[in-house]
Amino acid sequence: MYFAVISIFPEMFATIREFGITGRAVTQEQVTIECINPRDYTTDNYRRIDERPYGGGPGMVMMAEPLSKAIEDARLRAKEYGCRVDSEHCPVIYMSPQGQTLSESSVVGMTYYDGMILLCGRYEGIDERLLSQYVDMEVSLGDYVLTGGELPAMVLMDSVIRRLPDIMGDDKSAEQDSFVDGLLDCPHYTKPHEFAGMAVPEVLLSGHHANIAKWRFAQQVSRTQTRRPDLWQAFTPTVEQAKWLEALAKADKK
Ligand SMILES: NC[C@H]1CCC[C@@H](CNc2ccc(C(N)=O)cn2)C1
Repeated sequence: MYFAVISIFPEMFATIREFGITGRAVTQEQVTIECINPRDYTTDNYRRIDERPYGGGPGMVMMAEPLSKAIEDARLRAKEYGCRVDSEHCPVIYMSPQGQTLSESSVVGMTYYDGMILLCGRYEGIDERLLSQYVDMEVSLGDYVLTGGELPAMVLMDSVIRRLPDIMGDDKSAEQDSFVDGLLDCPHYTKPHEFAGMAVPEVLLSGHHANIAKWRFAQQVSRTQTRRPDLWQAFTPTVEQAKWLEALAKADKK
């Protein structure tokens, strides 16, 4: 999958290009992450990418021209990587508090794109004419404001990359994680057997895989009910999970 990020701070993206599972995905050429700096598309000696806002007010606004050239170049590069460069297959996504809130389900939907061009804003914002002309979708991480769109862009790329096929050693681990089946994650334990006077739940040492799976599911259910009643309300169990829920309800009655 192809990712182009338009940002005046390309060095920031070393964080996902050089470490962990996303770094390995880049090394193994399962994903390509290209950083495109709008400053490279300026024509003046000061390489200006921002100007004072029309109508006055504090701060600076990012100019449309350099960003439009950077996006057009990103589209060319995406095409070279074999992407179908249209909004259905390789959208221009603007990271902004005004966008659609990212969720695990929208992340999974994005894994079907050929690529994405991520626009990272700074300052007070980006000239509206650039946004209306080039942006296909605005995405928000949540209702808070950061100094730039780079961290949200990295969060988006990380969440999409981990859901691509053959990225996580064991695809099931990505699927069993929080939110994937609509429930929060279960607790995890590893060596040593005892820590701070606390042992490991016996069932996990039993080697009885069916009981372990049931215990983990029960933990997911109780955690979701207590910590995220909103998620619990929306939860629709699979046939298998419905059976386990019934068994849990019976066990609780005893
Ligand atoms: N007017 C502020 C605005 C100007 C343009 C650039 C953005 C970058 N900051 C962001 C981006 C996204 C999010 C989020 N919630 O996903 C939060 N913060 C900030």
